[in-house]
Amino acid sequence: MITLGITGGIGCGKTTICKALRLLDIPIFISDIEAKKLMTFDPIVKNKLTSILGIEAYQEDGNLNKPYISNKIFHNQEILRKVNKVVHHATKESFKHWKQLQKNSIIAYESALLFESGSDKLMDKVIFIQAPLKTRIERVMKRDKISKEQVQARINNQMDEKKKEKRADYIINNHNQLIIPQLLKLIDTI
Ligand SMILES: CC(C)(COP(=O)(O)OP(=O)(O)OC[C@H]1O[C@@H](n2cnc3c(N)ncnc32)[C@H](O)[C@@H]1O)[C@@H](O)C(=O)NCCC(=O)NCCS
Ligand SMILES: Nc1ncnc2c1ncn2[C@@H]1O[C@H](COP(=O)(O)OP(=O)(O)OP(=O)(O)O)[C@@H](O)[C@H]1O
Repeated sequence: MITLGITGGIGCGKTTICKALRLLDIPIFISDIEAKKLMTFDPIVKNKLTSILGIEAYQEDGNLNKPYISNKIFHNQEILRKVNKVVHHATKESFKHWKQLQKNSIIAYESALLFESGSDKLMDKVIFIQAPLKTRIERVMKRDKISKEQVQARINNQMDEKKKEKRADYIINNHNQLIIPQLLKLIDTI
């Protein structure tokens, strides 16, 4: 079994590429969805987060208070580091369990923070999704209805794009080339 790590900067098109991979019957673990599930429902993770972020991290109905958490973590490195430690560890453990249940010869793991979280060590090959910064910022502003400054605050907390690209095994262009032909070629190579 080959595990592909899918990563790239905010708004590069990871989710979009994963939709295409799914069409090609590749099972994908979306780390962000799993992280939110763990943050919302896992009592151990919830306890740890409440002690780091305060009870305001959760709404009255138990859902995550996303604006509050974003504001806390994207403006305080120490809090971000602590939250990352809890969430990334739990997410990686959950991935290992999910992987054991898979039967396909190729599986994938999508994460914006593949290198930052150390999850790249669990991958056989890493695919970097590439799109220019200006395009990515515009896409995220449109998708999430947030300001340029809010997108920039997230980018400021992520590893430099060029470093990620250098560490990747393959690059998918998601700004001026068709996705599916690139993915088919890549899978064929693998
Ligand atoms: C702050 C939260 C609540 C914002 O949720 P929301 O649904 O509004 O945004 P989303 O999760 O899609 O994040 C948008 C983008 O922000 C960036 N981002 C998210 N978390 C982080 C982080 N810990 N460090 C740097 N960038 C991050 C990523 O590029 C991500 O794709 C959420 O991102 C969160 O809980 N992050 C901390 C936990 C974490 O690291 N999750 C990432 C998955 S392993
Ligand atoms: N090739 C493309 N052409 C035009 N729009 C695109 C393309 N790829 C992605 N998009 C759009 O750009 C936005 C960001 O893409 P997507 O959500 O896939 O990125 P992401 O890398 O998963 O983002 P994040 O890091 O925030 O999780 C989405 O609204 C998506 O529909």
